[in-house]
Amino acid sequence: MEMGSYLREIEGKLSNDPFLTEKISGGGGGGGMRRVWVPGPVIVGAGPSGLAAAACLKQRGVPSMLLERSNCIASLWQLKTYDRLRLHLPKQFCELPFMGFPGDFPTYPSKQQFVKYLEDYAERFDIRPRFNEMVAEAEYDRTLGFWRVRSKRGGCRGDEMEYVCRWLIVATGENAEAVVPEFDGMTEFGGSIKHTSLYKSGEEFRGKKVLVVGCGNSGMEVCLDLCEHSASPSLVVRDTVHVLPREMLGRSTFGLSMWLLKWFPIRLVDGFLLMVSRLMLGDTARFGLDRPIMGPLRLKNMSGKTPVLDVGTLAKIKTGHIKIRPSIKRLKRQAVEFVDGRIERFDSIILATGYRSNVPSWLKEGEMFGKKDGLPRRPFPNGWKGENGLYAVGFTKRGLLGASMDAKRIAEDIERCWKAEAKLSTPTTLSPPST
Ligand SMILES: Cc1cc2nc3c(=O)[nH]c(=O)nc-3n(C[C@H](O)[C@H](O)[C@H](O)COP(=O)(O)OP(=O)(O)OC[C@H]3O[C@@H](n4cnc5c(N)ncnc54)[C@H](O)[C@@H]3O)c2cc1C
Ligand SMILES: NC(=O)C1=CN([C@@H]2O[C@H](COP(=O)(O)OP(=O)(O)OC[C@H]3O[C@@H](n4cnc5c(N)ncnc54)[C@H](OP(=O)(O)O)[C@@H]3O)[C@@H](O)[C@H]2O)C=CC1
Ligand SMILES: O=C(O)C(=O)Cc1c[nH]c2ccccc12
Repeated sequence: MEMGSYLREIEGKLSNDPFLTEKISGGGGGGGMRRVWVPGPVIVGAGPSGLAAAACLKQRGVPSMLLERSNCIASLWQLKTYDRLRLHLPKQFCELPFMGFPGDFPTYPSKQQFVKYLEDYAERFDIRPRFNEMVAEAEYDRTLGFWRVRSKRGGCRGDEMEYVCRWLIVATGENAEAVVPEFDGMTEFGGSIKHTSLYKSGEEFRGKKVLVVGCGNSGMEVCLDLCEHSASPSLVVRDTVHVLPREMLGRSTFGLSMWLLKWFPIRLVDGFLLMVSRLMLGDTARFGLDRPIMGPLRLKNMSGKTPVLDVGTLAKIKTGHIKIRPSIKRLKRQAVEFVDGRIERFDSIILATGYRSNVPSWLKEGEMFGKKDGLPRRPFPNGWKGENGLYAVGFTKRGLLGASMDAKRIAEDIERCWKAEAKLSTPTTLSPPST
């Protein structure tokens, strides 16, 4: 049969059996490959971005299929974050489309509350991801005009699936994999070394000397948590950093900034934020935290580097409970040598060195995503759409609010094609027999 008519037949069948499944290889005992024809988009990743995209599509009558490598929704939040985590931005800046946070949630919801919100969100829009499906490869088949998305199913050894769809939505996130740097002498070091994605609380570090590497929001808060569990943390700061209080003048720093940006140019708002921070926190350079030359909001816009929102760490740095150290030169059996020549004993090292996208490892595509950073090449707000029905949600470096914006745009765009195609296929699938 000619390929075009084969596909039309398949599409006709799909209107009756939404997920037409064929077994295309392998025997009875597992290790086979199944192919599923998906009528709507396939969404890779069931974090907040994937959920938001699925909900926006559903609201417009477009069904979708979510594939998630882990065994739950929002795996970053449920499995890879520390116990004391709360949203840093007030809840109204973190809601997904069509559903606000409950009124009885605090301004900065805890991680448990945020996860509960996401679970309620999935239930409200009847979003049921396929769990334990790790997408290992996705490629656009030019002759077919469809995306082929291959996933490996955890649990069932060697079981593989191939999803065939017109639209592919990448929702694997900016934080898909932990960044783990290499240091000379790393294998020699006798204590534990772990990334913040595995850190839960300071409990296991009671009385220990701990070196935290990296001073983003994670590293700063982990240091505070260690202090509160009677450990002695030191923090490696290799570069400049903006630290702002989470709140100023009785309002959230983030909310205040957004409001000021409506009226004033960004340089003026940055000047204001730095002035108030100076009054509230003092001169951070005196404690070893030099500020970048560019202001915090301009830096965030140009490079994506998020200012640290301080929740109490700076006070501990001032009192000397947290010590600031320069870059690591090498690790020794029970000690760390820094670039300034100091050698100091440590029991453990925590890598708060951030995350990266994993898109280049599975998406076979040359245009939309950068090969190195795995982020869309086109700058915000234009990174959400690629060629041949390829989309990206949640790669804006603008947190949950950015993800919601992407999700709405993508759903609007796909709905247009979906309706146009429904019209085209109406005569063959729905017209009554002519008499
Ligand atoms: C500690 C921390 C705190 C944060 N706090 C805030 C905040 O207060 N406010 C804010 O706006 N933003 C915050 N962020 C930013 C964060 O990016 C968002 O909160 C949000 O989690 C992003 O959602 P996402 O769906 O894009 O990515 P993720 O939440 O990372 O979800 C991506 C999903 O894709 C899955 N996946 C990845 N690769 C594959 C694959 N190959 N196949 C199948 N599935 C795959 C993952 O398992 C994961 O479940 C925070 C981030 C971190 C790390
Ligand atoms: N409550 C909340 O809302 C929280 C939000 N977050 C968010 O989660 C995301 C991830 O944050 P985070 O995990 O802190 O990661 P980040 O990428 O923000 O920070 C990583 C830090 O590690 C440093 N670093 C990387 N490699 C090395 C190295 N080899 N030696 C020394 N330092 C190194 C980086 O320095 P350099 O700048 O020099 O590269 C940077 O300061 C961010 O968007 C953040 O805002 C995180 C925690 C809490
Ligand atoms: O995703 C992040 O980096 C956040 O933690 C949320 C965030 C988005 N834009 C910001 C600007 C200033 C401080 C925090 C954020």
